[in-house]
Amino acid sequence: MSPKRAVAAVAVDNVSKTFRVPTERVHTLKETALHPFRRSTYDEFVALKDISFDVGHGEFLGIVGRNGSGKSTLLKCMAGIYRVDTGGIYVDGRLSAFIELGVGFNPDLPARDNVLINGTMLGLSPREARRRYDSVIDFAELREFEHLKVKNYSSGMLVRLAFAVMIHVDAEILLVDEVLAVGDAAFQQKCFDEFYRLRDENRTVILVTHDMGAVERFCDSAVLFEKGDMVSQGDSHRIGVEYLELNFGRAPAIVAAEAADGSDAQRSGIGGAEIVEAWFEDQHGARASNLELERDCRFAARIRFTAAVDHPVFGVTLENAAHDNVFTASTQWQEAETGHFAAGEEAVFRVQFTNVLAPGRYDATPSVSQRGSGTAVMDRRERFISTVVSGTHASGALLELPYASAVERSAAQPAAEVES
Ligand SMILES: Nc1ncnc2c1ncn2[C@@H]1O[C@H](COP(=O)(O)OP(=O)(O)OP(=O)(O)O)[C@@H](O)[C@H]1O
Repeated sequence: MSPKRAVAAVAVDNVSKTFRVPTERVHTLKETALHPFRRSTYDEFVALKDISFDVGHGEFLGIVGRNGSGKSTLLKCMAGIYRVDTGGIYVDGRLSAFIELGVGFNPDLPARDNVLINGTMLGLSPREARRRYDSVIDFAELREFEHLKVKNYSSGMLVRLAFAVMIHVDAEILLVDEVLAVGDAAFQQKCFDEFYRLRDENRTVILVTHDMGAVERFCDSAVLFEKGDMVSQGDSHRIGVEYLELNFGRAPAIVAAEAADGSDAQRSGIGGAEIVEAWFEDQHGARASNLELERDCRFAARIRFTAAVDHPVFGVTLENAAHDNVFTASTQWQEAETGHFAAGEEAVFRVQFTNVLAPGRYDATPSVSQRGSGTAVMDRRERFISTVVSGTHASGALLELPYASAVERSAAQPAAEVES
């Protein structure tokens, strides 16, 4: 083992993995007898392409990427479930994995037997495994189901049991695949508490998740996978932002161009003005396809008048992916006197705001109306352009408002003074 290998907890060295997926199979004895020389044919699918990176001792690494990008395959290679085709994976320390629901459990045995078997397989002595059993079953909150065969467990119960075993075997390196995706909110909070503990104890953790909030909160660094390639590596915040951009697409500008052709956007209005184009600007005033959370930004639209109009009303509405109206701005409430525009003249309407929108995709619907009437819309372009808000501390709320919190210790009331 080279000195480099000795310092890393896990070293992934030029790893490639290809799956052979059968296209035609000989299933029965009869088919074999009828076609003795027919060969099975396969398609090859490259799930991991020449991947290399190191995970240091005590590092908390996030592995992120879209569905099917190769994350779980890599974790299974690390855990020794899959053999790599080329390259090697070097592990320095005792490893415990939470990888796939039910893997490692015997479905016909109750929780108790499974916990004891798994505990010993993961390096505990039988005595130590028995000693820790109560703690495992209590952590999993499955005491009343301890005698039930695990094949009758729900997926959430299986996750709780597997996670509880994993964190009770004192492994130095933990591989955790999507534990946050299953399980209720209370269990998620328990996982978070454990992640904090593991981080404080300087354990090496490799976490596969789609939750960028968790990546930013726990991971020292992260790697981004796309179609079997490791496309980026580095600071967890930056990788989280890159993942969101990859996920939601980086092409809202293209959406706008298509809409401007009249191909996509729904349009309504009585005429007299046309919304020609719209875009978003970042805090420096440059056109931007993605907006960063908590920064100042602007929505802008260029309008061409085809008739003379006095004090037109400009407005825009932003909708999130669930079509909730999260923000509406209008000159009607801000500056009623927008001026006189002759036919052929153009105007640019801008709305500046601090971006407190939760990370995700937003569609903008701009409109221009005649003054004094809520209904005389001259042009309105439904979901004309979209933008992606990137930022990783997603609380799950619609908005990420800046806030301050405080906790004050209040003096305890002496018992004698409490009136009954
Ligand atoms: N045993 C297998 N046989 C054939 N193909 C497989 C096998 N396991 C994985 N694959 C394929 O390899 C690719 C990567 O799968 P993998 O499960 O590693 O993705 P992932 O990044 O973990 O995705 P997700 O986020 O959906 O969990 C997928 O296209 C998948 O279909």
